[in-house]
Amino acid sequence: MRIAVTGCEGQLALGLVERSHRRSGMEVVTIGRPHLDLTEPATILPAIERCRPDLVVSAAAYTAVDQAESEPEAAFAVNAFGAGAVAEAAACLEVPIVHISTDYVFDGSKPRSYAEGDTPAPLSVYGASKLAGESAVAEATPRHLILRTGWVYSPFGKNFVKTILRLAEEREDIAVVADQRGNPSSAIDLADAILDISARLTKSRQDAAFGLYHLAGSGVVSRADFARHALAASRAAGGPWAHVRDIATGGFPTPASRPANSSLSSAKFNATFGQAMPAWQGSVERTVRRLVESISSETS
Ligand SMILES: NC(=O)C1=CN([C@@H]2O[C@H](COP(=O)(O)OP(=O)(O)OC[C@H]3O[C@@H](n4cnc5c(N)ncnc54)[C@H](O)[C@@H]3O)[C@@H](O)[C@H]2O)C=CC1
Repeated sequence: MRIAVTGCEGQLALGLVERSHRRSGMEVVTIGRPHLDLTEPATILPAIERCRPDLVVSAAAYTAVDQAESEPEAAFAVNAFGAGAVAEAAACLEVPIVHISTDYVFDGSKPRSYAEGDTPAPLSVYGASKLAGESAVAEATPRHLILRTGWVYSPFGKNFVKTILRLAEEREDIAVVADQRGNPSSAIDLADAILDISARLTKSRQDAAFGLYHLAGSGVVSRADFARHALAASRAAGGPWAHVRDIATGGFPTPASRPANSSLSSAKFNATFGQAMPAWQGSVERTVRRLVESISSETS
């Protein structure tokens, strides 16, 4: 099976490449700029068609949450119109699509984890653009799986865990918001889950499983406790450590508002596909060990 993934350097794209190497008969081809540019609709179908995929994973996105507040056109061009064009290309090539969306489609006012039936109400331009992308994908093809995830981290690219480890090298004390809760989701675990279900998605043209799902790391935590866990894992692996000081979101103003609770229930995905994402703690520890090893090998 050949899987075409949009975005060459993205965390999830690189996770899919890495995890596919462990599976026989599975090839992941990443496509990105300049060959596939989500803001250049004419590039999209030809670039995907050249891969002759059995499945498309739409992972590329405008992910600069704060910057999107001052660049709404750019965010919508990529996350809404670009995502729709990728789904149209998948429909044209008669292959299914897995499209990745976000917990930031919710406003965070629900006291419990969000289910697929809960009404989205994005607080940010990024969240609104991703929500518009979900609609565009669903309109383009019935053979879609829209996976909303949250708080993605990995050994690759830019992410919260890497930022916290970098700050711990520079400071003894790091202030982290303690009133935002979510599910840390490893891009490696997400990649495994997508690869696990890919055969089922390509098997049937009318699988009842197509639709909208939440898929995030198991367990809910605050940003501050997420940071503490990553730093404890780093210290255990011989890496940097710092004290984490709880602050309120109001004490760390950002251009984009973020939901206080963006935790997602993955129960529908788990029941439909018979598998669950690992507990977030162990996945954070595995990622941190890799990061600490790479810091050590760079400095030795
Ligand atoms: N990073 C996070 O915490 C979360 C991410 N998501 C979603 O998960 C998916 C994967 O996220 P990550 O791997 O973390 O993203 P990432 O930011 O690591 O990578 C995004 C990729 O999209 C590419 N891209 C951006 N604009 C493009 C354009 N015009 N044409 C072609 N490629 C373009 C970038 O070059 C990059 O390779 C995205 O859809 C994102 O919205 C959802 C929830 C949380």
